[in-house]
Amino acid sequence: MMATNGKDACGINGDVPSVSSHCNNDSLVNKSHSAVVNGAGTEASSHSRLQNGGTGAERFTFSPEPTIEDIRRMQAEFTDERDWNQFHQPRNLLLAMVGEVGEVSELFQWRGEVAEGLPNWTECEREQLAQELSDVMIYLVELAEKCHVDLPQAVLRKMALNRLKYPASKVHGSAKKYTEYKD
Ligand SMILES: Nc1ccn([C@H]2C[C@H](O)[C@@H](COP(=O)(O)OP(=O)(O)OP(=O)(O)O)O2)c(=O)n1
Repeated sequence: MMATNGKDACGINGDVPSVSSHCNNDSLVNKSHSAVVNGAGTEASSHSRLQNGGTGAERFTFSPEPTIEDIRRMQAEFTDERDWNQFHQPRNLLLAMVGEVGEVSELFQWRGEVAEGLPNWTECEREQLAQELSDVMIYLVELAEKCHVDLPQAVLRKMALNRLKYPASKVHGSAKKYTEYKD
C-alpha cells in the first residue's frame, strides 16, 4: 500500500468523527477535547466562524482569546509544572517546531491543491490539523519567549515593513517578490 497522508488513520470516509490526534478514539485526547468544548472553548468555538462584516465577502475569523501572551503564559505554566525548562532551550524549541511543521505537511501530502475551508476533509482530519497547527504555534510562542522576542509587537513591526515593501497600489494582483519590481 502507498504511504498514507493521515487519511487511513482518520477513516477517509469520515463516517466517525473523532478528536484524537490519530483519529482512533484515544481516550486521553478525547478527554482533553471535552474539557475544552465544555469549558472556555465553547464560547471560542462559536466565535470562530465565517463572518462577512457587512462586506458581502465571507471571511473566517478567530476568537479574540487566548491572546499570544495568554498562550505564552499557559505554556510557561505547563513547562514549569513538569520541570521541562531544562529541555526547552531555543534550539530544541526550534527543532520541535520544525518537527510539528512536518506533521502539518504530512496532512496535506499527496492531496494536490486544497480549497479554502478544506471542503473535502473529514471532521477528524480537521481536528488533526487544528492540533498540529496548535503545536507549531505553542512552540513558536515559546521560542519567541526564550529568545526574548516580544512576538505581538514584532509582528506589528514586520507587518508595517511588509506594507512598505509591497505598496498595494504597486503590487495589486501580483505575487511577485519585491526584488522583482524594477520601479
Ligand atoms: N517536551 C515537550 C513535549 C511536548 N510538549 C507539548 C507542546 C506541544 O503542543 C505538544 C507536543 O507533544 P508531542 O511531542 O507528543 O507531539 P504530538 O502532540 O504532535 O504527538 P504525535 O507526535 O504523536 O503526533 O506537547 C512540550 O511543550 N514539551
